[in-house]
Formats: sequence, C-alpha cells, structure tokens
Amino acid sequence: MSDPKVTIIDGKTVAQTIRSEIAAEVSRLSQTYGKVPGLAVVIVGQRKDSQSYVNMKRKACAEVGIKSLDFDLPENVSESDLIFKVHELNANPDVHGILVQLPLPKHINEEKILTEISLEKDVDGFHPLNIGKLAMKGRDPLFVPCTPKGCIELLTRHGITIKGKNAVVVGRSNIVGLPVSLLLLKEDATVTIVHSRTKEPESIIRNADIIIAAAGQPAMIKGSWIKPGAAVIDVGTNAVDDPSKKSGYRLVGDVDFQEACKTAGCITPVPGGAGPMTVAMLLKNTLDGAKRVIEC
Ligand SMILES: Nc1nc(=O)c2c([nH]1)NC[C@@H]1CN(c3ccc(C(=O)N[C@@H](CCC(=O)O)C(=O)O)cc3)C=[N+]21
Repeated sequence: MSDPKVTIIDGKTVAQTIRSEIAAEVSRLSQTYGKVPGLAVVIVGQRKDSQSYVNMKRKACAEVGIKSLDFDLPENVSESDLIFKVHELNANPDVHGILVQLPLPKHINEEKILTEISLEKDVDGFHPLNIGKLAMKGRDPLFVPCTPKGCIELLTRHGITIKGKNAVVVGRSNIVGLPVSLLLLKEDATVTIVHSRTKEPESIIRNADIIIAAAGQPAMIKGSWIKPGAAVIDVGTNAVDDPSKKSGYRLVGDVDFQEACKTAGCITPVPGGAGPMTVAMLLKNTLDGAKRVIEC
C-alpha cells in the first residue's frame, strides 16, 4: 500500500488542461487572422515505437486544431534528400514547426539534420543554437525541448518551488537529462547530474528535494534512495515483457513506483506522467512559433 500522504501528479490531466488552453488560442488565431498553426511531422523508416509516438502527436494536433503535415520517408532515404525536405519545410509559410522524429537510421547524421531546421521552426528545441542559448545565463532559446519543459510545468502547476532546491537529474541525454538540468539551473535550483559513471549515486539522490529520473533503466531508483517528501518526476518509458498484456509488454518508469510512493511527497506515474506532457509542450511550442509569425 502506498502512503496516503503521497500526491500522484497526474500528467494526463494537466496535459489535457493545457491542450484545452491551446485549442482556445488556436481558435482565436483562426478567427482573428484566418490562419492555423501548422506542424510538419517527419518520420523516417518503420520503427514501431516511432510510429506510435508520431501517431499520438498527429492525433493531438488534430484535437487542438493544429494542422499536421505528415511526411513518411523510407528507411533508405539519403541524408541529402532528407535535408532537401527540411529546407522545403523551412520555406513553407504554412509550416510553423518542424519535428523530425528521432532516432534516425544510422546512415543519417542526426546533428546535421537538426542543424538544418530553421531556428524559428525548431519546436523540439534540439537545434545546437537553441541548446546553447538554453545553457547561457541571461539568454533564452526560441524553443525549450518538450520533455524538459513538461517536467518544469508539472512541478510549477503543483505549486512546487524550484528556486533554492536541491535537484538531482538522473541521466545526461541530449534530449532530456542535459536540457532539464539547464532549465532547473535557470529556475535557480542547485543541480546535480547523476549518470552511469557516478560513484555512489544513491547518496546523491538521497539529498534531492526534486528528482528527475531520465536514465532509461527500468525501476533503477529504489524507494530507499528517496528523501521523505521529495518531488519525483519519472521520465523513463521502458517497455518490459508482460505476457498478460495483449501487446506483450507494459511501460515502467526509471523509479520503483510502489516503493517510492511510501517516501515521496509527490510522484508522476508511468504511463500518465511526463509522457503526455511532452506531447502537450510540442503543441504549445508550435502555437508559440505560429503566434510569432501570425501576430507580428
Ligand atoms: N524529434 C523527437 N522529439 C521527441 O519529442 C521524441 C522523439 N523525437 N523521439 C522519441 C521520444 C519519446 N517521446 C515520447 C513522447 C510521448 C510519450 C507519451 O505520451 N507516453 C505515454 C504513454 C504512451 C504509450 O502508451 O505508449 C505516457 O507516458 O503516458 C512518450 C515518449 C518523444 N520523443
């Protein structure tokens, strides 16, 4: 049994609230200017997980009135053809955001592609210049990466103060661990990053008021590592075999949820925590990008 005092942070509900806010703004833009925000979603190859994420994003766009332009390119598309497509989208005035689903096939240099996306349409916030600005004091990127932005939004919408807190980020990936660390730093937290080469991660994590788990290791963070009352945002979406499910698998986070509920002050579940917020923030970034163009 979980401690009755723990608050479960319901990302699905928060994401739904944000989606309604976005839908209202989209409808206002369309009534005032006769224009709707457009998101180009580019997927290369047939990876099942990528297809399912991309379908979720396209459905979410439809729900809030954002026009999604879909491009499904074959696995063997050349790097130069993909760059050509990106340039075409950069020049398309109906497109306010460009998302190239990652990972890309091995023969394509991801960083090269991300660098070709126009800064003004980089709704993933993965362009090296946007990441660089995220890292600089007193500077702001045009777009903040979606999952990190969703984590901060979950904390602030639950009244959790970030300023002055000890925040520990577990994982250092380009798409979550590193940018969420930079964002927490911008919010005046004291930030420590724990990774695969960290000595005694438990003792560092035990000191955290805020834990962002983004290691991609199922249930690696044990209940006993969590400081009583800590806020825990679990970004892990690990598929583990489960023969009792129709799909044959279930999703688990990086945190041992059952045990963590006994000590954490609040915690996000997986699924239904950070995942839905990622999609909501993508819609928000697309709306913001469109507003910069349409309302200028
Ligand atoms: N260019 C690019 N941008 C991305 O933002 C990006 C990407 N590539 N590649 C893959 C990762 C992964 N990602 C997720 C989005 C939503 C959920 C999500 O909504 N998850 C649901 C569950 C979904 C399910 O049931 O399968 C949840 O946690 O409740 C998870 C993961 C975005 N990514």
